Amino acid sequence: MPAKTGEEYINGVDEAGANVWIDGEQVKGKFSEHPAFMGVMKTQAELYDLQHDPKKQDIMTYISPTSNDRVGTSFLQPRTKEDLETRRNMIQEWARHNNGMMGRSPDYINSGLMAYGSAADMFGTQDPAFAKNMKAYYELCREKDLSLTHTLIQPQVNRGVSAAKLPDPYIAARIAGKNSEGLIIKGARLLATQGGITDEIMVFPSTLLKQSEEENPYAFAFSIPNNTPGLKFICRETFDYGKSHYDHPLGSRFEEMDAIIVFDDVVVPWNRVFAYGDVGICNQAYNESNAVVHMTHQVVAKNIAKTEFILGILQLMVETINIGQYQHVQEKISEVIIALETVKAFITASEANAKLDKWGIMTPDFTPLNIARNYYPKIYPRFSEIMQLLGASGLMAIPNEADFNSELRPDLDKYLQAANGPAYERVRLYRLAWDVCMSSFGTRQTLYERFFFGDPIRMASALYNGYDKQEYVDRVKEFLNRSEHLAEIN
Ligand SMILES: Cc1cc2nc3c(=O)[nH]c(=O)nc-3n(C[C@H](O)[C@H](O)[C@H](O)COP(=O)(O)OP(=O)(O)OC[C@H]3O[C@@H](n4cnc5c(N)ncnc54)[C@H](O)[C@@H]3O)c2cc1C
Repeated sequence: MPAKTGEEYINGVDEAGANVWIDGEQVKGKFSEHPAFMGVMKTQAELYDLQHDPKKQDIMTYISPTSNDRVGTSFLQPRTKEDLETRRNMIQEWARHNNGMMGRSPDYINSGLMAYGSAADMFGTQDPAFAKNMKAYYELCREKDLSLTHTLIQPQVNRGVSAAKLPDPYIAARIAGKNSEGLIIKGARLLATQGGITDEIMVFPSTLLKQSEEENPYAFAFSIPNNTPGLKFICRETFDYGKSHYDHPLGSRFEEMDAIIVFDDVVVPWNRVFAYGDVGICNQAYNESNAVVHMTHQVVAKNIAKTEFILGILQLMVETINIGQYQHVQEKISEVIIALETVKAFITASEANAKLDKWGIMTPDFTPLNIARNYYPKIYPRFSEIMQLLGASGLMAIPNEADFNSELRPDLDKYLQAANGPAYERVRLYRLAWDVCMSSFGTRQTLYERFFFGDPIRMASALYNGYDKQEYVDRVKEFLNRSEHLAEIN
């Protein structure tokens, strides 16, 4: 089956009818018509439709090596640096459509899946069948263009002890047994962005578990359809308030939703199991497969589009109220320009220094990508701060579309006009800025950028511990010794 259309995506999710809860009620009927999901599902459908745009087809799709169908480029296994560039162009095509405001456009998980599929043999050390399962699953997703969410984190009950030491051993999702059909999983995982509005869910290890016998039941990697019996998605309240694009330009389009995942004795069929019961194997999967590298490549490419969008909004705000002549304003916009060019340089460096990995996949240099994933969680909140500092009261003087359609219009036209245009346009821009840096949608974006790729503190520790500093230490020692030598001579 060739790359999906938007309509096929929507029909797939609607017909599957996964067990999704929101505001204390189970979602019944079509998900694509539910107020919490309709906006983002429409946008996701637009992304899939871009795969069929004749002008973009060569970027968005490639010829499948097995079916000869045109399939999505996010599944492309890069063998050359040109393949990496093709992947980046596709990622940015989607990212510019949503301006980087959808962290979970399908290419995010697909990039990890591509890496796991390419490194499928890694899963064969436990059981050769698992390697076959992984390869077959990657090919299934590629050929059917399945959309995926994922869940990696154990519930945040008591971070001071391991899951096995919690008051109930089945708080964190755990192997409860196995039978002829598959593994039985019971307990919960966090957090699945787009949970409930994809076809399937990947349940993979990412955070490292303690290497001990009692942790083994919490170690597994598998993937199942969202409508698997016993699987439940508990959504937070929606940040799409059902308002127009004028009133809520981002929330009405890109509200991806986040869900808690509950497994009530879910049977995971054996052909969907890639690893289980072995902390050692699960702990190494993310790095050994280079899934972390390809996912970071996707993230950084996406974040270029996001930073471009932020810069564009800020500059429009500057022009709208004519504050570009003030030095501190120029300095603040320069901060965003520096961030944009820095992130662009990271991705260029990662591709220029790419090498074939042991799985035969052209893999970007992780060092600049690793720096980028440590940098962006710090700089994105600053963008939001800069927007507030330059927006000031303009971020609250934002009457909505209904106000403009009322008898208030003459007042609004007069008092909210811009230095360079009418009130209606000025307020539209400032509502967009509000949705970036003030609304529930916007503050979730900030939290997302801080945390979605892992705890920034532990990512920084991993960088510190993994970065080779010895050469520089030796150089300083050599310098100090040189100084002593001179002192002796004197
Ligand atoms: C908007 C959003 C969307 C997300 N989407 C997904 C998703 O789709 N799929 C998914 O799997 N996950 C998702 N996540 C989860 C994300 O991976 C985690 O937030 C991240 O890994 C941090 O884990 P945590 O939230 O459990 O925080 P915790 O680990 O509980 O940390 C909370 C605080 O305690 C500190 N802390 C805790 N333990 C330690 C320690 N051992 N050492 C030092 N400090 C510690 C942390 O530094 C932090 O300040 C999402 C998160 C957000 C915010």
